[in-house]
Amino acid sequence: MSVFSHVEFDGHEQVVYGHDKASGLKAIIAIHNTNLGPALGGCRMWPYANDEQALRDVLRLSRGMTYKSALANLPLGGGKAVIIGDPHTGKSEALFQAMGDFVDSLCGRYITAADSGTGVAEMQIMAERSRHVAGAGQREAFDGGIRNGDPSPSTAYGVFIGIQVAVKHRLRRDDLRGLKVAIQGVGQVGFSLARHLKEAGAELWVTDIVDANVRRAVEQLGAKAVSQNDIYGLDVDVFAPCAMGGIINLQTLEALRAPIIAGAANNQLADAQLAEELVRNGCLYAPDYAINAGGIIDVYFERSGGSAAELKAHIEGIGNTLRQIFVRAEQEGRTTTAVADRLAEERFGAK
Ligand SMILES: NC(=O)C1=CN([C@@H]2O[C@H](COP(=O)(O)OP(=O)(O)OC[C@H]3O[C@@H](n4cnc5c(N)ncnc54)[C@H](O)[C@@H]3O)[C@@H](O)[C@H]2O)C=CC1
Ligand SMILES: O=C(O)CCC(=O)C(=O)O
Repeated sequence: MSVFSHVEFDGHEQVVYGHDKASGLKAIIAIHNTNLGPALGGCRMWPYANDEQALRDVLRLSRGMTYKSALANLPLGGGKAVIIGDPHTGKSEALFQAMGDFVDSLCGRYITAADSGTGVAEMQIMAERSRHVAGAGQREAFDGGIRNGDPSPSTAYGVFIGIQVAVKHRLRRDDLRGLKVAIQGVGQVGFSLARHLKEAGAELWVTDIVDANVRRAVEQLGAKAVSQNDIYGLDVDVFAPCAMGGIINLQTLEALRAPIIAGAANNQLADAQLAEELVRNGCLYAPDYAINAGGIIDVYFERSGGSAAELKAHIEGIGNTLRQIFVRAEQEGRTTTAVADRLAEERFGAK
């Protein structure tokens, strides 16, 4: 398995493999670009079928973080970590201690945080071994009070703001009452997004591979449960992918009917060219790395200081960025991803 000639390599600065025999840790940290600052990005735990899948995922995720932080106007570079393992059965204190040591070995060039399969509990273990861990402490909440360091409510709030902007742009509607939204994955971010949408009067359809997560959305928010396959073909206004990447592909494109795709999942397009297909289908796509920046903004504020009100305002800036992307894409006849890439590259100085 080659790294330098890997199709997703994209000039990464550093790719490091970590192994700890005692705990069974097998992990990869990828640092894409540090032009704007240290690489910051979450640590995903997933039962990858093989090392190649893990490498591909971490390279794509880490590149995405460079673009995300640049678009969100943060002085951060892009990086990400993956742990090869099942988050439901494979977690142990020793595993995350070893992961903390692995993160620490990079001396702050990479700062880690939560992602799919990890959360505050794992960040707390890693933070005992390294100071380059975010999301392990307590914070002032937007609506008063104290909350833990979980960035997913901020990610969900940013996606909610982004959906409002997309609805205004594509459907010319100012409010979300009666808006039909299909959410794929009602975990940390998806459930929190569902709550915002419900409060705004939207009607929800949800799916998840974990039945308990579906039940929670049905029981607490009155969402309608659908099967994993049926989520794509629903006659809804917005499809919100909040699970894993690569879910917009040639097969799902055939089924998708929503005029808007706007959700939290990283790397939603299996292939960059699919952005053109979405335009041909009349679908407005909110680039994932633009709309899901709430988490990285949250983590940045945790490390740099700043009030909950300032954090909220910065997250709301995602709305302006998306508006600019949508308008430019329409005026220039380009895809939203082409416009977003260009904007980000101007900021981080891609060659
Ligand atoms: N947590 C955060 O603050 C941020 C998360 N993201 C991205 O958003 C996505 C969701 O993140 P989290 O909510 O933190 O993860 P999570 O693991 O809490 O939630 C993901 C949910 O999707 C479900 N799922 C997985 N595969 C599925 C499938 N094929 N069909 C339906 N459901 C499926 C899982 O069972 C889980 O409930 C990930 O792609 C993550 O990288 C992006 C930015 C920040
Ligand atoms: O949400 C986080 O924990 C940090 C940011 C990140 O990893 C992401 O946006 O994918």
